[in-house]
Amino acid sequence: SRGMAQSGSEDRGLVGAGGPYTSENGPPNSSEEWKDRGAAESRILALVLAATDRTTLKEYAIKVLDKRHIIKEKKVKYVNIEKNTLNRLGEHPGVVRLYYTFQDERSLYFVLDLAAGGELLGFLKRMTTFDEECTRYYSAQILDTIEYMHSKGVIHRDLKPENVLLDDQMRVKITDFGTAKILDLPKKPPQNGDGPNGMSYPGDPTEEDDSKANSFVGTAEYVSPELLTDKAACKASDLWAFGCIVFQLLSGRPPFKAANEYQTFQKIVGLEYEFPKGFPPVAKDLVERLLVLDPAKRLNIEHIKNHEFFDGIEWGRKLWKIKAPRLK
Ligand SMILES: O=C(O)[C@@H]1CCC(=O)N(CCc2ccc(Cl)cc2)[C@H]1c1ccccc1Cl
Repeated sequence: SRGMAQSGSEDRGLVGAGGPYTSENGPPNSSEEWKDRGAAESRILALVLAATDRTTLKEYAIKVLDKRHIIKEKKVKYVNIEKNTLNRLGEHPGVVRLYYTFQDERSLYFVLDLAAGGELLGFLKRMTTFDEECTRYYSAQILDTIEYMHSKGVIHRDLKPENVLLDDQMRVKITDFGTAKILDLPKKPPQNGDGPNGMSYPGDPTEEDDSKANSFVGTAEYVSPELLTDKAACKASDLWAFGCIVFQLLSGRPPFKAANEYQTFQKIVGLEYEFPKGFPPVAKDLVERLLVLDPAKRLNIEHIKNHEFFDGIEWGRKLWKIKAPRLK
């Protein structure tokens, strides 16, 4: 049965107004270039329908993409990346699940989890800021999900409060994987009996360093410095964005925000940000260890989970069973 159509909801994971960028159209390197760039940015609009399974009464979201539009905007590869990434991520409570895909002559259809709570950003705007307990709960679920994605060789590359949805029990559901990077899993070394099948294997000098992803840049406020300086994202790039999200939940604004994206990029590579008065000191310590220019010096997930800010959080399945704190 067809639910109410939420028309016009763009498929944010593909392109926003000023980004993300691809290798063809990376971030401009002058404020001049910004002016005539705006209109050029494309948007892939998706219609998202709510649907109900007549037999199980389970509700789904159906994302409908117009094929002509995808082709016109040269976004066919993003559609395939989103499908392949969602299929690879399979089932985790923090990832929007892809149940089925189908198509007709005009459209592609993705049957997904319905995140009835909408975007985390919406709640943050209504609340202005979250208190520490709420920030701890939502950022812990986001971190647990990042850990899962990375364990599957997936870098999201565009994490931001708009891409963190919430289900009907206010649990995190991360979405928009059209711009994710799938790191090729290390191939097994040639077993005896394997012919010279050209397989490469970990440590194989010929294997290109696929832990670095290139050609795509996320949304300005959450882009990591390594993406801006050497055009390569790595797993730690998602943890930079995570640091920006924690900062934003507690302060109501992202750490790096300027009049235009070019100036935002300058603040990022210059690490120019300030904590507002009253920012909780323990959270400040965590953010300071995440917003580190050198990705190799950024806290890794294990260290973040052990940070004092997450004292009291039980990681693993239990994290998804606790009741969401009332937003206050
Ligand atoms: O990968 C798949 O699951 C199938 C394979 C067969 C197929 O034809 N498609 C659609 C491919 C496609 C992608 C973009 C456009 Cl604009 C048109 C067709 C793929 C597809 C079907 C439904 C929904 C998404 C996709 Cl990528």
